[in-house]
Order: sequence, then C-alpha cells, then structure tokens
Amino acid sequence: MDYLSDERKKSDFDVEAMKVAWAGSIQEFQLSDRMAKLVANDPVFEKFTRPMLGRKELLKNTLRKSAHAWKLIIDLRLSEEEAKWLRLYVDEPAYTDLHWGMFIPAIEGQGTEEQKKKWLPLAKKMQIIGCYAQTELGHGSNVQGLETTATFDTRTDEFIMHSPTLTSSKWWPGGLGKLSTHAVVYARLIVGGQFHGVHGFIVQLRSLEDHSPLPGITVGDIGLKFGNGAYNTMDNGVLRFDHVRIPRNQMLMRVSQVTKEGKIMQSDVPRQLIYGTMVYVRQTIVADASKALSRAVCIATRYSAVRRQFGSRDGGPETQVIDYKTQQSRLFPLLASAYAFRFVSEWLKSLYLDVKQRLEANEFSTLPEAHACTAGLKSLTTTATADGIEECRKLCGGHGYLVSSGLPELFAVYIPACTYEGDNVVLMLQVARFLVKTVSELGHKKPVGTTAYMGRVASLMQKNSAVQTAEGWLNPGAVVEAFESRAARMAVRCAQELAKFGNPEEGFAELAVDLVEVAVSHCQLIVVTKFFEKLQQDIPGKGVKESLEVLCYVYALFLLHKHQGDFLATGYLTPKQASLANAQLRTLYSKVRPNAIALVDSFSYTDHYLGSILGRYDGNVYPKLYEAAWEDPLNDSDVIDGFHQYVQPILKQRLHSAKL
Ligand SMILES: CCCCCCCC/C=C\CCCCCCCCCCCCCC(=O)SCCNC(=O)CCNC(=O)[C@H](O)C(C)(C)COP(=O)(O)OP(=O)(O)OC[C@H]1O[C@@H](n2cnc3c(N)ncnc32)[C@H](O)[C@@H]1OP(=O)(O)O
Ligand SMILES: Cc1cc2nc3c(=O)[nH]c(=O)nc-3n(C[C@H](O)[C@H](O)[C@H](O)COP(=O)(O)OP(=O)(O)OC[C@H]3O[C@@H](n4cnc5c(N)ncnc54)[C@H](O)[C@@H]3O)c2cc1C
Repeated sequence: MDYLSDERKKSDFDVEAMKVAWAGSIQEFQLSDRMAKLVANDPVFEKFTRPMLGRKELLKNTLRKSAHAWKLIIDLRLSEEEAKWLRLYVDEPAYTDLHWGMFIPAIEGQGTEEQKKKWLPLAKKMQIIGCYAQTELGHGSNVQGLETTATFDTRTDEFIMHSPTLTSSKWWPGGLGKLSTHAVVYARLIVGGQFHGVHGFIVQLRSLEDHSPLPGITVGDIGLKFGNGAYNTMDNGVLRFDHVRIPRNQMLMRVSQVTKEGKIMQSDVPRQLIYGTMVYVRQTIVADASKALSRAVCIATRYSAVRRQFGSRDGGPETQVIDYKTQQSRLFPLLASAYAFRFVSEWLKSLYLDVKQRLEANEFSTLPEAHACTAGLKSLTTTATADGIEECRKLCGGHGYLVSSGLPELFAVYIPACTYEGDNVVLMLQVARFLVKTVSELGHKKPVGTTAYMGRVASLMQKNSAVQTAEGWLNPGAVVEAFESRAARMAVRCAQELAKFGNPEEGFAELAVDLVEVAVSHCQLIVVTKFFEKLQQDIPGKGVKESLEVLCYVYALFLLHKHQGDFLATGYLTPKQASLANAQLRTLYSKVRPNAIALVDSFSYTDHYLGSILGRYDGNVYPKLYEAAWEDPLNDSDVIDGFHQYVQPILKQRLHSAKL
C-alpha cells in the first residue's frame, strides 16, 4: 500500500524527467540508479544495526563491506564513476575514502612524473593503502605551524622524519589508526639546518607482510567520536615518528626539489599547489552536501505528509503537518537549498576539472579563484547542511529523535564536515582575503569569473532596487542584482574600513567578523547565480523547468528574507521591498506544496540509502515504527538483565523504609 499515492498524484511535473535533471544527465542517472539498486539488494550492505555495534565489531563490519565493495568493483569491472556512486550508496565512511580521496590525489597533484609512475599503480590496485597525514595534535588550520620535521641527511641521501614534541603527533588522519600501510605526511622540510616550508612525504608506516608498525613508528586510533555508528566506522589515527629514515625520492617534489647535495630547487609551480589536494576534496564535499541535505529533506518531507496533528472538524482527518505555513517555511527553503547545492556543485566540478587540466599543463592563473570558490562553497554548503539536518529532525517532532528515523546518525556523521578539510570560519576568511585583494586591484585589473560583478561596482553602489510589487521579485535580473549589490557594497565598505588601519593584518584581524559576512554574501551570490544559469539550459520534461524556477526563487528570496538586515543596511532595498519579497515567498510555498513529495521522489533514493522509517517511500510509518521497537535488544525479554541485581533490592528495601 502506498500511503503517499494521493500526494504523488498532486504533482504537476514529470518526475522521471526531474530525476534526470537532478542527476545531471540520463547517463549519470542510469549509472547512479544501477549502483543504488546494486547496494540496496546486497545483504552485505545492511546498515540498520550499525548504531548498536561496539567499536571493534563496527570497524570489522566496515572492513567486510569495503572488501565486498572492492570485489564488486573488480568482478563487475566498474568504472571510477561507478565506484564513486557505489561508495555513496554504501553510506559508510571508511579508510578507502582517504586512500582514494586524498592519498592518491596528493600524489597525482604534488608528485613528479617519476613518483607518479612508481606509486600510483600500487595505490590504484590497493597493493598499498594510504592516508593524508597533515593535522597534528597542536595544529590543524595553521598548516605552516606543523611541527613534524623532515631533516635531510646528505650523508645517506635520506630524510629523517621526527616528531619532536607531543603536539607534533599526527592526530585525526582517517585510515591512519588501524589500516594504512603508507601516508602522505606533511612536515617541515629542514635542509642544512634551515626551514624551507611544509612539504608532503610518502612514508611507509606498516609492514606489507604482517601489518605491524615499522621501527620508529608509533601508531593507533584516537578513540570514539560523536554519535553511535556514524563516523566511528573510520579509524582516525595518531602517529609519531622517532627518527624514521626514508629515501630522498619520497618527498613529493613537483613544487620544490631537494638534490643529492642538499640544494633546494624551486620549480615554476607555485607553493600553493602543496594545498592542492584540499581544493579537490572541498569540491567533492560540496557535492556530498547536496546529497546529505536532500536525504534529510526527503525524510522530513515524506513524514510531514504522513503526520497529522490538530485541525480535525466533524470527525474528518486532522491536518497534515506539511500544510502548516510554519512547517513549509522551515522545510521548503531546505528543499530548495538541496537543489541549489546540487547545481552549484555541478558547476564547481566543471570549474575544478578546468583548473586541474590547466595545472597539469603548468598554467596556474585560475588557482586563486578555484581556491576561493571551493573553500567558500565548502564552508557555505556544509554549514547550511549540518543546520538543515538538525532542522529536519525537529520538523519530524519526537520521532525524529529515534535512531530509526535515520536523522541522528546522518547528523552525527555529517557535522564534522564543518570542521574537516578546513574549519568553516577559517575558510570564509580565505575567501575574504581573496575578495579584499580583488577590490584593492579594481583600478588596474579587471575582475573575472565569480568576481566579475565587482567590475560594475560603481553602478552597483548607486542603483537601488526597482521592485514595486511582490510579482516584481519573480525576475532573475532583479534578484541577481540584489545579491550583487549587497555583496559589492559589503565588500567595498569593509575595504574602506580596512584602509583605516595602518597595518593591514591588524585591520584584517579586527574586522574578521565583518569579513566573514562579506564572504558569505559573495558565496550566496554564486549559488543564486548558478541556479539561474542552470535554468537557462535546456531542461526537458513537462513542468520540470517551471518547478525548478519556483525552487530557485524560494532559495533566493528565503536568503533575502533571512539576511534582510544586510540588504537594508547597504541601502539597496527599502523595508517595503523586503516585505514584498517575503509576501512572494509565501506564494511560492503554496506553489511548492503540491509538488513537495514528487520533488523529493526525484532524488530517486532507495529506502536502503535513506535508512529511515519516517522517510519510507510508501509512507507506511506507524506500523513499521511499532515493529522496529520490538526488534530492540532491550525487548528480547520482559524482565531485563540487571533488574534482579540492581532494581529489585531497591523495590524491596522501599517496603521497609516507610519514613521516606
Ligand atoms: C566502500 C568501499 C568503496 C571502495 C572504493 C571506492 C572508490 C571510490 C573512488 C573515489 C572516492 C573519492 C572519495 C572522496 C571522499 C573524500 C572524503 C573526505 C573526508 C574528509 C577527510 C578530511 C581530511 C582533512 O581534514 S585533511 C586536512 C585539511 N586541513 C585543512 O583544510 C587545513 C586548513 N588550513 C589551510 O588550508 C591553510 O593553512 C590556510 C589556507 C588556512 C592558511 O595557509 P597559510 O598559512 O599558508 O596562509 P595564507 O592565508 O597566507 O595562504 C597562503 C597563500 O596560499 C593560498 N592558498 C591557501 N590555501 C590554498 C589552496 N587550498 N589552494 C590554493 N591556494 C591556497 C592563499 O590564498 C594565499 O595566497 P596569496 O596569493 O594570497 O599568497
Ligand atoms: C572527522 C574528522 C576527520 C579528519 N580527517 C583528517 C584527515 O584525514 N587528515 C588530516 O590531516 N586531518 C584530518 N582532520 C583534521 C581537520 O582537518 C582539522 O580538525 C581542521 O582542519 C580544523 O583544524 P583544527 O582542528 O586545528 O581547528 P582549530 O584551528 O584549532 O579551530 C578551533 C577554533 O578556532 C577557530 N580559528 C582557528 N584559526 C582561526 C583564525 N585564523 N581566525 C579565526 N578563528 C580561527 C576556528 O574557527 C575554531 O572555532 C579531520 C578532522 C575531523 C573532525
């Protein structure tokens, strides 16, 4: 029985065509769909019991799943794209993420041709397992503050890897704790007693025979993390070196080379390339944000259509909670954000692939913008997604707090995305630096790409919004100009404030809060612009483009409403215009309502991937919640173990203590 079938009949667009629009192309949709079904139908990938497993059992289970996934990749000759979808649907953080997602890209981006030839075949066949060992106990954000040393010994042509202090212990790298045989270790390069910056080194950690740590290496897991199951399937690790020697050719030498004689040679490659792996991963994290948010939204939307509270007259059905305007005003902007993040991630991937090609050809001019976009969008989308998942939990009322809703584990596994791969505030400050630099160069350098609007800063500073009616907001030009004016005005105002400081660094530190707000407004502009650009493309299917247009306006006008203080303070909008935007938003929610279930069905998620009783495709929530309760181990017996030992004596004692 499909309890949501009436909801599905209400929609006025072609869901199958929307699935293709969400996936990006028919090929991508088919690929993703095949992998989703492969995983959902394979009992090895069962995950309902995960939050109840102890740590050792949990990790062993992850190893079993990873081995099975790898076997499928080999046996079915899956392509890299297929393997990425497989990883997504297996839905279990594992050491393989860091191996494929950071260790291999670090060698690809920072290794010489010779190094790539040696290490990549081993890594890609998984004959070695690698991790990305950058962060230490004492330093994560401040990469130049790392303390691990790599001292060159000219006599033996080797680097000596050493952890001189407790705070220099590597701390956090995923896959390090129990599984990696190798790591790309970031350390201070010391040659002839001089410090030459932080560089990456390939270091073997464990024996390829019996997996025991090599001499001089202390390595282990850092312990339990937030939530049950969740990110505890990952062996985040600690690592210390006691004068461990590695051959000279294991320093990643695309950026700088150390000769046998101990001379440092700089190539034409900028030193920022040492941070290049982070650009790649941040881009994948933006794509993952749309997946995580859409998943939470799918659960909350389906459940909001099933759940009824109040409003029953003459014995008729109560009101579906999705029909409450307050519920819509919390849920629909998140639905719109999921689509917005999906499309901006599609754009970001193409930007990244373009930069990657250029970097391979030693062309570095677009790297700063790629860094600003990946850092800023990683920060913006992960913050919104983490907050959004928690909001979805609240939207599901009490039942959202049950593990079987899928939301607690999704939240626990997702929230470190606000911290890893760059703390979100630290990353926004990087965007702010880029913007301040762009503004300061306006006189002699034409801004391009995502900062092109700064080239029109004079007119953006003067012109105010011309919107007169709520309908007037349904105009891409009006909306984009509002976001451009807000971002440009905030950036210029901040640059003017900065100029008052004699020392720019002091000014930057003092104005950091405002600078983060400038960066956020710039990143929101990018997301809004890319959504409108997506709508310029050919999007086939009855009603698909129209539904996406509605979501695009919901996303933009919701942000405008939320940040109306900025729009008003910069003088671009009047209070009347801001309230017209809010009135339009209410109308838009009414347009989303009949399509809400179809819009989440368009994510095409299997019940396995959603992992939620509340979000079941058939909406059969109550019987399944009831059944699931009885499967809890506490209900194996009527009288629980421990009762006779610890509770019954109290009960008996109370019979005699009448004075209480
Ligand atoms: C189930 C089984 C399946 C089996 C098989 C599956 C197969 C699957 C195939 C593929 C799967 C792929 C999976 C991918 C998943 C990946 C999951 C990842 C999980 C997450 C793990 C998390 C890992 C980490 O956290 S790693 C550590 C990250 N650390 C950080 O991010 C540190 C943050 N700090 C910094 O970035 C920097 O230190 C800083 C930028 C904040 C400061 O640097 P600085 O001191 O040098 O300061 P400046 O501000 O002066 O900067 C100097 C200069 O450099 C420019 N810059 C800075 N950063 C960058 C950059 N990244 N790129 C380019 N340029 C950069 C900056 O702008 C300055 O430039 P100027 O021109 O102004 O000088
Ligand atoms: C689950 C997980 C997995 C991880 N995996 C890896 C991995 O595989 N490899 C790896 O190397 N690392 C990994 N990390 C480490 C991660 O990259 C760092 O934790 C992250 O970069 C943040 O650095 P930090 O811990 O030093 O935070 P800190 O920099 O100490 O941040 C603490 C606070 O200080 C603030 N702050 C710091 N600097 C500034 C500043 N300049 N201005 C204003 N505020 C500031 C931050 O905003 C934050 O509020 C992982 C972390 C987690 C949680």
